[in-house]
Amino acid sequence: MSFICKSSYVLRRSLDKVRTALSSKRWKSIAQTTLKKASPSGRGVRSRLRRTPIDPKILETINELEVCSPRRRRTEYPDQERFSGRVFQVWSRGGELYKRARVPEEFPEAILPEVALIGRSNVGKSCLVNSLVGGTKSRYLAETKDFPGTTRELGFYVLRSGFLSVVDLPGYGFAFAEEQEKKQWLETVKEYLQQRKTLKRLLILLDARHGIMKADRDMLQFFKRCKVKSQFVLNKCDLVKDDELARRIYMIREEISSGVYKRILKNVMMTSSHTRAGAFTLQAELTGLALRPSQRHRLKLDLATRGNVPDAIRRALKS
Ligand SMILES: Nc1nc2c(ncn2[C@@H]2O[C@H](COP(=O)(O)OP(=O)(O)OP(=O)(O)O)[C@@H](O)[C@H]2O)c(=O)[nH]1
Ligand SMILES: [Mg+2]
Repeated sequence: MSFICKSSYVLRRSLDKVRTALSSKRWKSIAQTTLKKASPSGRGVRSRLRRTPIDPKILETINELEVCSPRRRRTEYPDQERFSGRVFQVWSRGGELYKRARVPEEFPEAILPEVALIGRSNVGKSCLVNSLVGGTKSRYLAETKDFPGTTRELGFYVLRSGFLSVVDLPGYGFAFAEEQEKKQWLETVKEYLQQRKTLKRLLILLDARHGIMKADRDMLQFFKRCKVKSQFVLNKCDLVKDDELARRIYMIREEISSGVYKRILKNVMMTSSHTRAGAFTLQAELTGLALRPSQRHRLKLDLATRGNVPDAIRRALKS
């Protein structure tokens, strides 16, 4: 069974690479036909996507953000002037990992507001954490690999500004790991989502090439039971064309509007962790969840007499 899963994964990856490499029209149509045959849900979704209209406003945003461009961005904050100083105050100094947790007993005390990233294994959660928390120097804090099942523990990161915390979660769906271990990390993730009082937003990462897949739909049923507000983030946008991305976003928005999901925001974010495009816009979106300076000051005073506070959080609040 595991051999079959592994081979089908390798086959899908190879086909993805072939599709990217082949750009001539003739080869492209051959590759797409092969892909359609290989993908289990391929045909219906692809033809639906082709029939989906392109919203010019969505297309304009995509082009403004340059998320579909495969070129790496030179500047970290290209659209700096468009955003308030508050985004810089919260994010620009980056953050650090202060705790890993394999089981709920290891969760750190809930102190700062948290934003968690979830999604299928290999969708790029840890890469996006690095884009968000790496600061202007783009430090690589979370381990990333082209291997589903890299992150097996919850990683808690605190921003050096002391306003917000970011949590990298292990993925769901297919991963190279023992069934028992996968089951255990999924249980820990579910426990975290249900009990964490300081969790303010759940970012559900989707691969821009595939959109919402079966594994995501299964998890979305579970998210309905959680109280937290969620938001879709289409990652790996550098691997798709702008018109395909515009259609994909339109489709997802339609699905959200149909009311099948609960507490999911209609605003679908777009990123490419490779080029860092869209990361700043996402930071700006999340800044509203961070502590206000007065709340931060009060928290700093409260924590002065409390034990059990991780050093990194104490340091961040002192700064
Ligand atoms: N082209 C492209 N590749 C990406 C992007 N984001 C991540 N990747 C690649 O996708 C692979 C998986 O990235 P990770 O960040 O480790 O994925 P993950 O979701 O954390 O995976 P798990 O920890 O296994 O759940 C790596 O090889 C990354 O280089 C992106 O925006 N564009
Ligand atoms: Mg990871």
